[in-house]
Amino acid sequence: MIQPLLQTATAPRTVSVFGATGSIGCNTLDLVRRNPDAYRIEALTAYRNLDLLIAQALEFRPHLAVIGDASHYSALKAALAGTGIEVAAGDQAVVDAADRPVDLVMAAIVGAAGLEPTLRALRRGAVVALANKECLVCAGELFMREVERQGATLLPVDSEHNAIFQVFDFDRPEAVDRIILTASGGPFRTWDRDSMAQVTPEQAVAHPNWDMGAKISVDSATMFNKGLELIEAFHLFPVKAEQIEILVHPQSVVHSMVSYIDGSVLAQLGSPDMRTPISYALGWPARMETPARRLNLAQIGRLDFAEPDLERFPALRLAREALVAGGNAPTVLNAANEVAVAGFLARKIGFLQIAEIVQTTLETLPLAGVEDLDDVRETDREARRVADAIMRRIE
Ligand SMILES: NC(=O)C1=CN([C@@H]2O[C@H](COP(=O)(O)OP(=O)(O)OC[C@H]3O[C@@H](n4cnc5c(N)ncnc54)[C@H](OP(=O)(O)O)[C@@H]3O)[C@@H](O)[C@H]2O)C=CC1
Ligand SMILES: CC(=O)[C@@H](O)[C@H](O)COP(=O)(O)O
Ligand SMILES: [Mn+2]
Repeated sequence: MIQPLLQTATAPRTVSVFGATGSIGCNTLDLVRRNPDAYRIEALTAYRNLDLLIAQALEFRPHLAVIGDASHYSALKAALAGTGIEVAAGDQAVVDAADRPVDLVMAAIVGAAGLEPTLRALRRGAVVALANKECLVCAGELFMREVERQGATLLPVDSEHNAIFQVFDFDRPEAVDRIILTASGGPFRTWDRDSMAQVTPEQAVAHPNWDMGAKISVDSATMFNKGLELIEAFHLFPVKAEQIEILVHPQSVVHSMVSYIDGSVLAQLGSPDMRTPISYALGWPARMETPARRLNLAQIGRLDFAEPDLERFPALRLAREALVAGGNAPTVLNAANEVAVAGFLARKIGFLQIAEIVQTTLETLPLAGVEDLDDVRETDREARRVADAIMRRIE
C-alpha cells in the first residue's frame, strides 16, 4: 500500500484520467486498482472505446464519465443509468471535465487533441501528470507560460522525461552540461531504407520493449517519437536545444541521463514498464510500490549504446530543425506527423512516406511566429489540410 506524503487514510487523492481507455490510462487505473484506499476517481474520459469506458466507470465509480465521440452518448447514459455517475459527450465535454476540482489530472489523450483539456486543467490549478507530449510540441512556449502563470505543477510521465525529472538538479541548472535522451531505435533500428519501405502497420506497432498505443508505437518506429521528445525536453527543462543529445539504447533500461559539468552522469534505470513513471506522478512527492519487474542487471548482462542514424531516420533531423527554427514549425511538424501516421495506419501511404509528408508540409508552409493559442489552432488546422493534400497526391 502506498504512503504518499500528502495523503492521509481519510483523504484519498482525487484523480481525473483523460484518455482513460488508452495504454497510459489503463496503466494509471491499474495502479489505482491496486491502491483503492489511496485514490478516488473524479472523471474518466474516452473518445470511441465505449465498452471499455463503461467497464472502467462501473469499476472505479467516478463522478463523471465522458465520451468524446458524441454518437455514443445515449449508449453510455443507458449503461450507467442508476449508478449516479454523471455522463457527458462531445469534444467540449472532454475539455469541461477538466474544470472538476481534483488533486491530480493524468493527461493521457493522444495527439494535439489533448492540448485544450490539459490547458484547462492547468488553469484550474491542478497538478498535471503529463503523458501527452504533443501538447508541448504543438504549443510548448504558450503551454509553459501558462504553467508559470498559474504556478501549476507539471509532472512528466513520458519515461525519458520522468527519468530526467528524477535526476535533474533544478536548484543548480547551471551545473547541467547535457541531457541525454535514450531511444530504443524501434522495431526497425537495424533495417535499411529499402526494407523499411515495405513495412506494414502490424510490424510498425510491434515495439521491441514497450506496449503502447498505435500512434506512439509508429512514432517510435520512425523515431519521430524521439524527435517529439527532444522538443518536449526543451520545454520541460532549463537547457538549450544543443544541450539535448539523443543516444540509441536498444534495451530501454536506462531511461535517460543528465550529464553534469564535473563529469558525473546521473541516470534513472528500470524495467520498461510505464507503471514506474506513472506511479512517480501519482504518488509524488512520495514513491509508491508498483508491480514493475525488478531490474536484474546481472541477468540482462549488457547494455548497448550507439549514435542515432539521421540518414535512415530523417525524423530526428526534421524535429531538431523544427525546434531550432521555432515559431510555427513544431506545430506544423506535429500536425503533419499525426496526419501521416493516421494515413500509414489506414494503409494509404508507406512507412517512409510519413517523414516525406512531414518534410514537404514543413517546406510548404512559411515559417511564422505563434503569438497565442488561436495561432496554434490555426497553424494546426492548416498543416493538417496541407499534409492531407500531400497524402492524397501520394495515395
Ligand atoms: N503508451 C505509452 O506507454 C506512452 C505514451 N505516451 C504519450 O501518452 C499519450 C497517450 O498515449 P497512449 O496511451 O499510448 O495512446 P492510446 O492510443 O493508447 O490512447 C489514447 C487515449 O486518448 C483518447 N483519445 C484519442 N483521440 C481523442 C480525441 N480526439 N479526444 C479525446 N480523447 C481522445 C483515446 O480514446 P479511445 O481509445 O476511447 O478512442 C484513448 O483513451 C500520447 O501522447 C503518447 O505519446 C508517452 C510515453 C509512453
Ligand atoms: C515508454 C516511452 O516513454 C516511450 O516514449 C518510449 O520511449 C518509446 O520508445 P522509443 O525509445 O523507441 O521511442
Ligand atoms: Mn518516451
